[in-house]
Amino acid sequence: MSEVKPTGKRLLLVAACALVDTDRRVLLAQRPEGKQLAGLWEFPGGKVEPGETPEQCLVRELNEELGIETEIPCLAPLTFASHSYDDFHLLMPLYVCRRFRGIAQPREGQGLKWVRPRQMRDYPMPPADAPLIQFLIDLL
Ligand SMILES: Nc1nc2c([nH]c(=O)n2[C@H]2C[C@H](O)[C@@H](COP(=O)(O)OP(=O)(O)OP(=O)(O)O)O2)c(=O)[nH]1
Repeated sequence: MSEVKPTGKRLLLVAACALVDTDRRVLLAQRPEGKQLAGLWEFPGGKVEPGETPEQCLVRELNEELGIETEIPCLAPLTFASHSYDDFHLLMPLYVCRRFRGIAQPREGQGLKWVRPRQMRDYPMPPADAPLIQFLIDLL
């Protein structure tokens, strides 16, 4: 076996959530202009802050970004992304949430769209996300 060289990249932990509605559609959010990967459609979520668990991070982010309220037991782990960007390596657990309160609002000016998993490939997503789509197709 060949030797595996460390990349030297920092590992970034981001928690992401597939919010699923009663029609089995998943909420995608469009990254705003000015941010890295602007214009691409992503799962709501964000960086896990020091001292926070991924689940606590998601409960916080869903509320901050979308005005959605949920609880930790309503977050079911589905899969994860592990992807190297130029300046960091992303480790991103993806949770599924079907039990939440509120109507998703674009609190950070982001575009929002409820999308059937089979249509997700029509929405340009960050490269880390592409392998996650099939898990949602299989689940939903
Ligand atoms: N939330 C989310 N982030 C994703 C996805 N796919 C993907 O590569 N990412 C990347 C984009 C960012 O580099 C990072 C998420 O960071 P973030 O949303 O908290 O931070 P940001 O880049 O918006 O910057 P900041 O202003 O919050 O610091 O993970 C995804 O599906 N959802």
